[in-house]
Amino acid sequence: MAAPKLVDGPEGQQKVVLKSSSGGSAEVFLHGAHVTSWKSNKGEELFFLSKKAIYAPPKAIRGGIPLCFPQFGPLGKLQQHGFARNSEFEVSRGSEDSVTMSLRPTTDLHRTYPHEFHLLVTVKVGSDSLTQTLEVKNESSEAMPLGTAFHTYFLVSDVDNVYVDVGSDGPTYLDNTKGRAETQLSGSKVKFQQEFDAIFQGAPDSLKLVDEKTGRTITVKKEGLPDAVVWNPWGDKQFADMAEGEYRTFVCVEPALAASGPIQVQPGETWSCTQVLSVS
Ligand SMILES: O=P(O)(O)OC[C@H]1O[C@@H](O)[C@H](O)[C@@H](O)[C@@H]1O
Repeated sequence: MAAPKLVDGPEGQQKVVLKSSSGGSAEVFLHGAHVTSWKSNKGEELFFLSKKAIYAPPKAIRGGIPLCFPQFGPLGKLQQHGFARNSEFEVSRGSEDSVTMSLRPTTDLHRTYPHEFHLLVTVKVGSDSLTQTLEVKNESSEAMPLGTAFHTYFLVSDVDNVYVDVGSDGPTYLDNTKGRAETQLSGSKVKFQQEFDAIFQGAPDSLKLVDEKTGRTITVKKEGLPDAVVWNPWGDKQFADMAEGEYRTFVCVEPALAASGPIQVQPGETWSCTQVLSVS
């Protein structure tokens, strides 16, 4: 397979542009193996990307799919959402429609996460679909703690017009706005009228984001990930990398190993998970 071509993005960062034979496309930065764009067969952008996004540490690029690894949120000793989203990956292999990026620990990472590992992240754009797989091998002789999430920011017409169907009736969730207090959802739909930041532990493997204005439905399927996080901050002034009013134009639906983690990946073991996004 031909190696994917790297093109220049903002702030000296390089990205790979993927194209599917059916007209869809995606862009993936080496910085964080971060997907910043996914377009449907018709060429419509499906991901939010902030006008004020910063393409350098200490935060991830605001939008697309930041990869939380090897920690979800503050659930561990590392920086919020782990270090992968602020690390430089290398291209390991790829083709027209898919790329695999690789990360190994640096001396700097060892200071806070003293484990030998090899992380591979594969992104493939298909016909109105995007598949992302994470595989990590523990190459050290001790167990390695792991939490993770595909922190996807979906572009919506307006947050008032959308709901997330979490796939079960009246599930409980951990409310991150209330110190992870257990709360029950009324029905199966999350609607947004204020800040919503919830971990659905043991969530069904298929969730839907429905935009009633555009008629667009995004289906999020997860494999190997027990939890799902749904987030809208209901404000943007608290974020240096979000422009005014932008919070109304996205909702995050995040397949995750969050409250069900961290798990321990055993020496020599390879652990993997996948999300498959499709649009109709
Ligand atoms: O600003 P960050 O570090 O990218 O995090 C964004 C959000 O990520 C979500 O996954 C968390 O549930 C939120 O609590 C958090 O605010």
